Amino acid sequence: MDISREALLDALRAVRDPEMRRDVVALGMIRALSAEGGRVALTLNLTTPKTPLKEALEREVRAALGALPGVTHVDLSFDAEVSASQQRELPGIKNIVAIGSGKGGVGKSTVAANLAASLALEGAAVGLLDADIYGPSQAKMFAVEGKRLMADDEKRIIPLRNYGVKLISIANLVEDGQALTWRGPILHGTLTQLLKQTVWGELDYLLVDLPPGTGDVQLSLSQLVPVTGALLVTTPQDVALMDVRRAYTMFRKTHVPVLGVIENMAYYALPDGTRDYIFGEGGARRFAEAEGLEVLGEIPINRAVREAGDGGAPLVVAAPESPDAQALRRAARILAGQVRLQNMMVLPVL
Ligand SMILES: Nc1ncnc2c1ncn2[C@@H]1O[C@H](COP(=O)(O)OP(=O)(O)OP(=O)(O)O)[C@@H](O)[C@H]1O
Repeated sequence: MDISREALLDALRAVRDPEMRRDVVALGMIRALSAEGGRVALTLNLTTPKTPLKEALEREVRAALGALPGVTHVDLSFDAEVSASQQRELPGIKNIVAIGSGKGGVGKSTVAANLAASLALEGAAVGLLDADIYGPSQAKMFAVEGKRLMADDEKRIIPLRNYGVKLISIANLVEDGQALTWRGPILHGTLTQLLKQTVWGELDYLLVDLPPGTGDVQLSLSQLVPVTGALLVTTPQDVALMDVRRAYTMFRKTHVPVLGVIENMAYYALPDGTRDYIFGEGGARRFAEAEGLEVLGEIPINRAVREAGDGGAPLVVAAPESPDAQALRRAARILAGQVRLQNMMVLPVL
């Protein structure tokens, strides 16, 4: 007798993605599930092609199904697919993810650079648009500072590229500091150009590094394109948290789902293995819990993070196996998972 689909799914519900803290059925990862006699076949659909969790998931899926009475063989294959936002204004771009903060200087751009490079390391096609008019720093972190942008035959901008990330910064278009004085319409026009008249090609994720706060760029972005979701970067101090709450409210008002929070400069790791919570402890977590948001990561303050960025390579590229790079790469995988969940949530009911 064939084993019922429900029994198989029940067994699979015991397998959790350790980073998403949800099971593989809830995450929509189970495809082509079938059973014939004691032979079960299924495909596990990964969120990013090169995830290091693949082996662990394989072991757990085999163990969970193998423990079912009657199962003699598990035929498991993998595929990977980045889900796309249901609403797409730019057909080649599956997801636009905004990265915002309340206060300036909390490390939003550094986090955005590391997330973009991490997603590329995970095998995704990634673009990064630096729309931070107050401090466009992505060109420096990707070592493409001062490089001139080229246009194609149709006068569309060809993005720069490094570490597997296609990149355009507002700094590539204008003289240093010029964009600071821009207001609504000009910002809107420039953002339109960067989003819509750029040869992005096929992208799984376009990350947009926003200016801090709740200004014109944020509003323009939400008016110009459907944004899959926003990520908030904060430090643990009360002042930063007060401002991030404002940014959170703005995203909600403009109907941009908030995918989670990253606490940057969360602590300083002392040589004896203890942590010094320089800016206070657990602030982002308390904010996230109060709002029902995920914390994607708690990134320590560490000289290596700054030095890598200043040196023209995000830490995940400069020292991919270092503990802080691992924390950033993990945050990127959880972000990919949150995008997946968000896209599942807004699936139209058939
Ligand atoms: N975790 C960290 N450890 C050490 N230094 C960091 C960390 N995160 C960011 N920095 C450093 O802090 C400074 C500010 O970071 P960054 O420019 O990314 O902040 P931002 O929030 O994007 O700022 P702005 O609002 O000006 O755009 C940079 O010099 C950066 O290298």
